[in-house]
Parts: sequence; C-alpha cells; structure tokens
Amino acid sequence: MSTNKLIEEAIKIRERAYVPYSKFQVGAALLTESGKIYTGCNIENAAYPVACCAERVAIFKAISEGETKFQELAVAADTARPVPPCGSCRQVMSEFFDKSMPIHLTNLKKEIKSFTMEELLPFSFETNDLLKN
Ligand SMILES: O=c1ccn([C@H]2C[C@H](O)[C@@H](CO)O2)c(=O)[nH]1
Ligand SMILES: [Zn+2]
Repeated sequence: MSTNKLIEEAIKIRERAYVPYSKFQVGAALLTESGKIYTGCNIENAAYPVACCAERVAIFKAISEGETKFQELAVAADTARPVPPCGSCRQVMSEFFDKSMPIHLTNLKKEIKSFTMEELLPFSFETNDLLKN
C-alpha cells in the first residue's frame, strides 16, 4: 500500500461528497495497520452546523467497524494549497492516531504536504488531562 494509492482513494471518494450548500467536495482515505482502507466524504445538512467533514466520516466508519490501529491518512480537496483539516477533525484524529502518524494533505494539483499528528495538533487535550494529579 503506497501513500500515492491512499491519495488516489481520497481524490476518488471526494466525488461522493454531499455538498449542496458549500459545493466544496472533500475526500479522505484512512489506512489501517492491517492494510484496509476506510474512505469518507463530507456530508452536509440543511441545518448547516450538522455537516460532518470527510476526515471524521472516514475515522468514524473505521472505529464503528472495530478498527483501532491506523497507519496513514490522506485528505484531498480542490484547494490552492493542500487542504488543512478543521480543528474539530484534528481533535478527533488525536483521539485515535499516534502522535507520529503521518497525515497527507493534498489538492487536485497533487501538491502534498505531510504532517505528523503531533505537528497538526500540538499540546492536544487528551485522556490523561481528564485526570487530576
Ligand atoms: O478539511 C476539511 C475542511 C472542510 N470540510 C468540509 C466541511 C464542509 O462540508 C465544507 C466547507 O467547509 O467542507 C471537510 O470535509 N474537511
Ligand atoms: Zn473537519
């Protein structure tokens, strides 16, 4: 499984985006440690804030199928620069991804910017922070 294949999957699933309001299609492809790919597209709603981003759709699909170990994530949109994930998605990613996990952000020009989870969301709020010392 190559990073390029994962990016191709993100670009392909983007076409399924349900975006009558923003017309902004996003695709995501998440690779598990066992080599399976879970894809996601953004899904909007007439009640605008109910929309779910492509990244979270892919992650929630994988988690709901019992997956727990992830290797790489690719995100694609038709943007001038590789598409940056929103803050809510970064927080959801940080719940399930190791700090060293690579996240590849791309656009349709195939410009790629890769970050680790830690680089995308440093000093993140996590499970241990719920505990008092
Ligand atoms: O990384 C991103 C950024 C935005 N969106 C979606 C949310 C909304 O449907 C549309 C416009 O913000 O794009 C994603 O799915 N992922
Ligand atoms: Zn998001």
